[in-house]
Amino acid sequence: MKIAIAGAGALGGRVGSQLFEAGYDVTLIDMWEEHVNKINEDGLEIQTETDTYTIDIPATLPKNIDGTFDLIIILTKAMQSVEMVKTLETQGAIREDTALLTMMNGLGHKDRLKELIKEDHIFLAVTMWTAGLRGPGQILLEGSGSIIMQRADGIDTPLGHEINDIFNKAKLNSKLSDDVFLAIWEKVVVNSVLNPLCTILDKRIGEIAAYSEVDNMIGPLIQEIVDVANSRDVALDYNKSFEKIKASFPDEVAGLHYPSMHQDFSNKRPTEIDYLNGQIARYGEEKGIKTPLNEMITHMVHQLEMKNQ
Ligand SMILES: NC(=O)C1=CN([C@@H]2O[C@H](COP(=O)(O)OP(=O)(O)OC[C@H]3O[C@@H](n4cnc5c(N)ncnc54)[C@H](OP(=O)(O)O)[C@@H]3O)[C@@H](O)[C@H]2O)C=CC1
Ligand SMILES: CC(C)(CO)C(=O)C(=O)O
Repeated sequence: MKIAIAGAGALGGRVGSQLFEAGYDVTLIDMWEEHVNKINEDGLEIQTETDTYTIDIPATLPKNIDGTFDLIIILTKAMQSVEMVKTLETQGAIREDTALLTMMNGLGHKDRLKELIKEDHIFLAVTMWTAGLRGPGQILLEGSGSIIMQRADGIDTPLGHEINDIFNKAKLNSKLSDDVFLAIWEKVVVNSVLNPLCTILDKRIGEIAAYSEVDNMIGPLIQEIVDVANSRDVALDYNKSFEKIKASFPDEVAGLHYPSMHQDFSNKRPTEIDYLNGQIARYGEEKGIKTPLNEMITHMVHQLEMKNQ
């Protein structure tokens, strides 16, 4: 199977390199020219907890793509995905039977991709893997993770099993789900609480957790997200969501981390707020559910982003 990783930053680098090291035909596609050139000239440098090494994985700018792919894994930031898919179409990289799989954080990916690709060719995935980008051509891979995936229309097909097997051969610890939307919302609730709060307050996750009133602070925000998810027939549970967020508090889990939104803001890059709290507020409005906390948080992060413009 010919696989492309469209958006080969930190996580795209992880997924792409693990597939490549498992023996698959993988091409990294990215719009960051310096990154692509460095990978092609010196290889992709991978730093793990124990080792630093390079792999000779091919990388290309979208405009230089040559040929088509059987599977394209979209791992741009959420706001870049539509532009990336349109460019791949223009470049002729997507055939009638090409499968597109998104593993990005946030909400609404199926609806956006459905405008461009037939639903029965779209796979939705959510991942607990993490990765860091240390510079052009250099990624940092620590910890362990997993993937949960399902075809966007919910239908179980041999191709779904094939992709799942490929991920497992690459040690990506993947499972086929019969309710990927619940898995997506279970991650979204964590990201929509911790990411903007740490960004607005300029704190690590553990510093938010150390506040004696933290439960009272985040409880109403979690409730708004649960209400919106439930209105869309997603069985997100309030107590389970609370526990999942609190499970990340200890230093040995994620307490010492600044969430990815904080990192994006610090690196003067746009955040994914519109695909987290912003999208929750829009879904709430569609169903007549008030989401003042999500709206306020979205405005606050946009105000912060203005500082970087
Ligand atoms: N990293 C992680 O641990 C996890 C990430 N995710 C999700 O995966 C998706 C991809 O995230 P992630 O891999 O972290 O994103 P990155 O920021 O590492 O990379 C995304 C893209 O941003 C651009 N970019 C990044 N840094 C620079 C830079 N310094 N200069 C120029 N361009 C740069 C590159 O493309 P371009 O030049 O085209 O902008 C790159 O492909 C997101 O939806 C994220 O939420 C999900 C779970 C964990
Ligand atoms: C570490 C964690 C869970 C914080 O929400 C995360 O997913 C991120 O940084 O985006």
